[in-house]
Amino acid sequence: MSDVPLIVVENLVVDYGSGARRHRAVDDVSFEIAEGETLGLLGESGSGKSTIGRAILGLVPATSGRIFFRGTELTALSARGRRAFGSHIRAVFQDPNSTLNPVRRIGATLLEGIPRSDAARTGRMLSLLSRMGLPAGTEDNFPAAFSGGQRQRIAIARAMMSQPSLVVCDEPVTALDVSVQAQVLNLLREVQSNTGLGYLFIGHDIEVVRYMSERIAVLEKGRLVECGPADDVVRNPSQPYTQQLVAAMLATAHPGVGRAESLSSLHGVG
Ligand SMILES: Nc1ncnc2c1ncn2[C@@H]1O[C@H](COP(=O)(O)OP(=O)(O)OP(=O)(O)O)[C@@H](O)[C@H]1O
Repeated sequence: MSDVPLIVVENLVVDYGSGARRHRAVDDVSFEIAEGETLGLLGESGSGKSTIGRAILGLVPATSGRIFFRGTELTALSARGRRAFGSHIRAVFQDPNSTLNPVRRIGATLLEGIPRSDAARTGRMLSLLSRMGLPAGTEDNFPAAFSGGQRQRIAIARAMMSQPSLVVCDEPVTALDVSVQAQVLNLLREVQSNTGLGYLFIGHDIEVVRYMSERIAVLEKGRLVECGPADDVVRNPSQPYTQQLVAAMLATAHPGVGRAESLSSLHGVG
């Protein structure tokens, strides 16, 4: 395996607005993600997690700092040059409806942007839908025919269609019933073990982020205050802010017995 990291984020700063209305959402953040690794991003609401994900996806510009994908500086590319990397870096967002067009059949949505010259695309689509546990014929239906959990699995299949190397998962199970959260998380893990892709896994639920991540980075008001192996960050946080955050998150981490039980039974989290 190459020594070049999959993603390097170097001194990233992202401001929204300008002049007196300027607001610094991400302040001098640096981290790396290795090939096949999952880095979890934890932090309170408004700490800048989604903005980091959006900067990696090229959806918001970096005010300063650099982002590299396998050694290529994405932040130095034109919009056109950047688009060429779009198939390598994909996203799964909290709300699958943001990526599924309600008046488009699932099959057409999944094939969108995949070149016709890719002879395997239809086979890949059918195999992904089946791997996501969706019924035969899903591709001929519209999003309204499916439950929230099924729609999120379709959104994951869509993200995987271009065989990306990195997927930014921004709160991918937050909107789902606790009973289907573990199923969706396990599908994400299964795809990773089959393909070797890396994840930036954004979340505010500490159990979910720990379940998914090898390392966890903690953000406080746009600044990265701690980054280390997931169990160390959760069990022995070295920074006072992380200690407080983890204690507060653990105190509210069991919203539903079903989800907590299913996560721990699947992975031995305890
Ligand atoms: N489009 C925008 N314009 C202006 N400010 C924004 C915009 N998007 C986010 N912000 C602000 O930037 C800061 C970081 O927001 P961001 O959504 O990245 O945080 P987050 O940690 O992902 O929060 P949450 O967990 O609530 O999604 C917040 O103060 C937010 O209000």
